[in-house]
Amino acid sequence: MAATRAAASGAVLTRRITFVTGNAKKLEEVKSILGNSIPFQSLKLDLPELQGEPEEISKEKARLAAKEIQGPVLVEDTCLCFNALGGLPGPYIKWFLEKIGHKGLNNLLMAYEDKSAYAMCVFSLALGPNVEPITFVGKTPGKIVLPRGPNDFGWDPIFQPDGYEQTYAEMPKEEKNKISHRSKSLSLVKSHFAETGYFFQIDPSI
Ligand SMILES: O=P(O)(O)OP(=O)(O)OP(=O)(O)OC[C@H]1O[C@@H](n2cnc3c(O)ncnc32)[C@H](O)[C@@H]1O
Ligand SMILES: [Mg+2]
Repeated sequence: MAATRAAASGAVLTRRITFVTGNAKKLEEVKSILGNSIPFQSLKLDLPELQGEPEEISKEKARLAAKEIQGPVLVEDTCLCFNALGGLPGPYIKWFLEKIGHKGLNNLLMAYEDKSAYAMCVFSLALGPNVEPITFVGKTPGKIVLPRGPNDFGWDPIFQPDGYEQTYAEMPKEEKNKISHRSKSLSLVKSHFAETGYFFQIDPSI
């Protein structure tokens, strides 16, 4: 089923974009950052955790998701990169967090004076199963600190963005969403839609 049609002023998208994620907290942030700017729906799908370079992981995730739903998709992969460790844990942060927690992540940097890190979000947009995905990278620099603030989203309690006294977890959500890796990446997604002249004419029958 075609998701796009050619039109003089740009491509017409006849289906909403499906944001595919298994992470409810990501979805909450994406909803609040995108608002009504891009028509999308969400689908909870646990895609395989891939290995490799962040942009390749995100692209492959988009290919898998587009194949699975046979339509236009947006996916994202998040990394937490420690400068002293050459960017690791990076895309493997999910497993590190699960296995060693906030304290263990701090301990990884014990031997280093450099506690700087950056949060990175790589969104990939695939307009269909046979269309090469495009990636959008957003980064927020900061440092790794002992956990502070509510423990309701991943590594938020141990990441303190540069220029702030609060960790992501301590900040009001609206504040995090103004400066986060996710909002930077999504603002590139929005610009892409604006620049390419895509417009949505949702066909309710599909
Ligand atoms: O289904 P997907 O979208 O892949 O969701 P996921 O939870 O598997 O997410 P990732 O593969 O991108 O792994 C990133 C890890 O970082 C966590 N994470 C993602 N964004 C975060 C943020 O803004 N703040 C704190 N933790 C975050 C997330 O909970 C995971 O443990
Ligand atoms: Mg994942």
